[in-house]
Amino acid sequence: MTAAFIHVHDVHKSFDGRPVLNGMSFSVEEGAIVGLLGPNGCGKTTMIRLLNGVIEPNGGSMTVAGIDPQSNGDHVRRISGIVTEGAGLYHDMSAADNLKFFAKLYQVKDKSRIAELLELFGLAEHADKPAGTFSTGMKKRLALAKALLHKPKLLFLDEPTNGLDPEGIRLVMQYIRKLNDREGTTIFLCSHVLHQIETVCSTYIFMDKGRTIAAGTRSMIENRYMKTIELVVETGAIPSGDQYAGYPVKRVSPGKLRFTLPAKDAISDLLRQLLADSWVHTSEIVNRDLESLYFEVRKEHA
Ligand SMILES: Nc1ncnc2c1ncn2[C@@H]1O[C@H](COP(=O)(O)OP(=O)(O)OP(=O)(O)O)[C@@H](O)[C@H]1O
Repeated sequence: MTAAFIHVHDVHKSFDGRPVLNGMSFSVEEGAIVGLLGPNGCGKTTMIRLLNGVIEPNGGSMTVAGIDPQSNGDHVRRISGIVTEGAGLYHDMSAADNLKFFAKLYQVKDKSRIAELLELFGLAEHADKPAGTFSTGMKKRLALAKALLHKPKLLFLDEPTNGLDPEGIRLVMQYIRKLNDREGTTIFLCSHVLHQIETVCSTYIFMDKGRTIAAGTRSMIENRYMKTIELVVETGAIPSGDQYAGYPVKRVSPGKLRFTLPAKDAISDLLRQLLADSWVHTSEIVNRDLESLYFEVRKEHA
């Protein structure tokens, strides 16, 4: 079993006496892509800033790669990269000069790294233009390049696709996957765009009101929270009432029925009975997307 790479135990944080984190606890394994999910203002960015050692908790303990970010924030920042809304770029400086400045700060020795990242994020031909003249998407890509200069073991991404066009979103998502696959980089990301992050995350932390309400791999959370299977079947069968073969059913559109099943095991049984009565063209589970899971978790902790 892999040791926890990020460990957070009973962390509290208040701003001006107002509690924001109320005993947050979770752990993340090395090499995971973890999504931190929760409504606006629940404390996601605050959690990232605490892990990055730029603010201090009022209580609890944290380690990142065995390092305490509170007492050793510089060390955490040397092994991690961060992309936040503000991006932290110098707007008067060109893209290349921004990267040169941060490369020096991070003591990056590899001279080709800047050109490589400018190329990778489609900024090579804009290298000499001031970052302040860039579009939101270009700034975001430059911020990513900056965060990756020193090949961090851990990458914090706060809303990494905000303001990006569809091509930019695809580029960033592909890059996240590639970075994790090839370099084993642990990626800790916050996003509200659930259909985007479910294509990359292996584990999730659901939080609300400054606390973890659920955490684990996708299948662990599904097994715990998804009480029913919603199955839409394209079929010629016509139910006589609101039950078919003992399962609740609704007509979605002509030739499409939606069944509520107690478990996946019931699918074969249902399909056998439908096929005995009529034809079946397709069947699809429609409540296993991250958005459905998100609302199930939140419903149970409301
Ligand atoms: N420096 C600060 N001073 C005072 N209050 C703060 C500070 N930073 C964050 N807060 C407050 O803490 C709460 C949590 O903010 P945070 O940015 O962590 O939430 P979030 O979950 O990231 O929200 P969002 O989804 O909108 O990005 C908010 O009410 C915010 O106003």
